Amino acid sequence: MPDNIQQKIESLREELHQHNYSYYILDEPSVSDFEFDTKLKELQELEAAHPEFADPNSPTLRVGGGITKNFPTVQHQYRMYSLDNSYDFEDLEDWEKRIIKTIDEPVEFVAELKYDGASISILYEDGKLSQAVTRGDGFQGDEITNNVRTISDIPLKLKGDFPDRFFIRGEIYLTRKNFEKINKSREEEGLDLFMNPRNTASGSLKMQDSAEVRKRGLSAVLYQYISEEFPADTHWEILAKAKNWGFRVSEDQAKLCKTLDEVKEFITFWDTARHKLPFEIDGIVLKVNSLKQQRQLGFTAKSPRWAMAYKFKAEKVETQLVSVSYQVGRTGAITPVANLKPVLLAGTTVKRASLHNEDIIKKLDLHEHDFVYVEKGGEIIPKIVGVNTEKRTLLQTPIEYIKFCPECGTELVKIEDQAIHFCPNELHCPPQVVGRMIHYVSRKALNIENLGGETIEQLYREKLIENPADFYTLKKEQLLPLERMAEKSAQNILDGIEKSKEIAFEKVLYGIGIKHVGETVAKKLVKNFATIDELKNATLEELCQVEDIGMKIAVSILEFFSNSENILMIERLRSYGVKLEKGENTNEVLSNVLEGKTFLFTGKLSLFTREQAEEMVEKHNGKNISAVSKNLNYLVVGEKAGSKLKKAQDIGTITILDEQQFLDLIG
Ligand SMILES: NC(=O)c1ccc[n+]([C@@H]2O[C@H](COP(=O)([O-])OP(=O)(O)OC[C@H]3O[C@@H](n4cnc5c(N)ncnc54)[C@H](O)[C@@H]3O)[C@@H](O)[C@H]2O)c1
Ligand SMILES: [Zn+2]
Repeated sequence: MPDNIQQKIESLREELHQHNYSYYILDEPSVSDFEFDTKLKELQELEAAHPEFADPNSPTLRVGGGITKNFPTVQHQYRMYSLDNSYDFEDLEDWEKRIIKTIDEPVEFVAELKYDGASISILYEDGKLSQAVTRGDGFQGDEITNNVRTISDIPLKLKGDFPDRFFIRGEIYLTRKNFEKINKSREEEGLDLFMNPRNTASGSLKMQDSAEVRKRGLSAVLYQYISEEFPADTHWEILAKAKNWGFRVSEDQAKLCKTLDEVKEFITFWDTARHKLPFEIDGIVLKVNSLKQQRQLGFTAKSPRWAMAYKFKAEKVETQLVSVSYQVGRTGAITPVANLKPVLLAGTTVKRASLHNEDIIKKLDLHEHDFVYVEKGGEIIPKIVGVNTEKRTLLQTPIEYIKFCPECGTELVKIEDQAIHFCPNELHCPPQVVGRMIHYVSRKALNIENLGGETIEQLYREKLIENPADFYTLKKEQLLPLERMAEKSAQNILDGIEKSKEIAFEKVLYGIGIKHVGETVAKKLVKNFATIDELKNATLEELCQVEDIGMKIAVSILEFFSNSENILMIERLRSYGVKLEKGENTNEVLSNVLEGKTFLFTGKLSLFTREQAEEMVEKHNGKNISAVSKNLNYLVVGEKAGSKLKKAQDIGTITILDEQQFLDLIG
């Protein structure tokens, strides 16, 4: 039934396009790599058997990535290919046979680690980094030079006898340690956690602010040289040269193999040793060493014939479910966790796995004491991917999701169109109480340094603090008996608390943790309500009149102020001298010259920082907006302005200024 086959092919293509989009553009994969590759292979086989349904846009023929609108698009001078995949030694033997058919002489292979990050192509001219571009769709990519410059593994200037002009390609990745660090600080700020280092690295590269990119702590390794001419005849020798020019190259953990058996040894070694690396790899890459042979072999539509990726399978083991426990997060969100009989998986002993939410438990049809399959895929936390129902007995009952908060006993609520349950007892549920205090001291709120989550938890356990106002009554004698607390650190904490009395009202407003009142909303509120009392007395209508404040936020503000415990906390904060009104200088309007005008800054600014620029706009009564549209009056451009500038020019009604012209405008 050819009709059905055509439908099957088309639906596979559609599905794979969708996965590519999630993976490369959103940096949030929707399925595991293995699942993706299996479907891709299925499509490949169907297409091979039915050439009549060929399509040049099929995911089997195209590199999956794309380009974004946030950076200038750059054409690759040399196309960036993907790699062919294999999952077992048999595939490798077939590959070698295909090579030998074309090449009638001994073939050497370079075996390298397959770094799990995002690929980059960097142009060096006269020994200087001149441009860096993502792989994109292989033909063109995003120009992210400024972001790449922040990565310390990538030299800005070369040494030795480097060629005048060449491209070097490599992988930008995140070490496990830095990935965990980022997630830890996101957790403290109450942000969603990132899934895995790969997608975080790739997402980081696409951030607009290079200073933020620098903070992510990305790493890089280079593995391919491309130019008109080559400084040596083999890949192996070129890597050694590149190392001398100052690059961090893949050679450091690579091996030159004379036979496929040596390749297999290398693979077997790294299949277990990889778990001890400080970063993640998802396989091994094999390359034919001789450049002459590489040229003879050439490329398929999507990948070089002279290279092959050997991908490690996500390890999967069977173990037994002991129980399900439920964790209450700092925002009140409930996460079910499976407690497992300890089992060795990917180099570590696994005792727990996340179950995410009730829907997942239902989908697995998980029963008490089931035997389950656990997998460690791209994500750091292992997950249950299936149940061995053959081992299930009639006595086992399905897991029943809890109805009450395990921390405080309050009945849980499930917000519509969200899969997650919440404990609504914000003010007295212990993890939420602690979460609120951690939020209060966080950098973007009251910024009380030296007072970390652990200390706050200890203080709470000792019943010394219960809400942010209690910080201001802490005494040194109360701090000193805490674990790991020395005289000096206690004093630092007290100094930090004292200093927080200087923090501007808008940050305090953000810090007291009114639901849905983030940093930006807090700023807007302070602009319209100069004191906390004005805000407290505002009506629903008055709140809704404020720009960007909708019903949801307004209601949440009213609810907050209708609670007497919150009012008491505010009165106490006031009595300790915390700023609850707009300061004189900070938001003072200097002039009205920009009144009614909207501004946006783009490119690398050199006369002032973006923050300072936006502050100047506000002080002269102008307004900052975040995107180029017809509503924009002025676009102020720094060095290397990209797509925003182009878009503004296309619109035609936007006045474009450089930094000095902007300063002239405000006098
Ligand atoms: N889960 C999903 O939804 C989803 C979607 C799309 C793609 N994917 C995954 O991505 C893979 C396809 O992605 P791809 O096209 O980037 O291929 P790939 O990641 O399998 O291999 C190509 C890439 O490997 C990288 N690489 C790392 N170390 C290297 C080295 N030493 N030498 C050369 N290259 C090295 C390069 O960036 C190169 O572009 C799929 O096989 C799949 O596993 C998953
Ligand atoms: Zn609770």
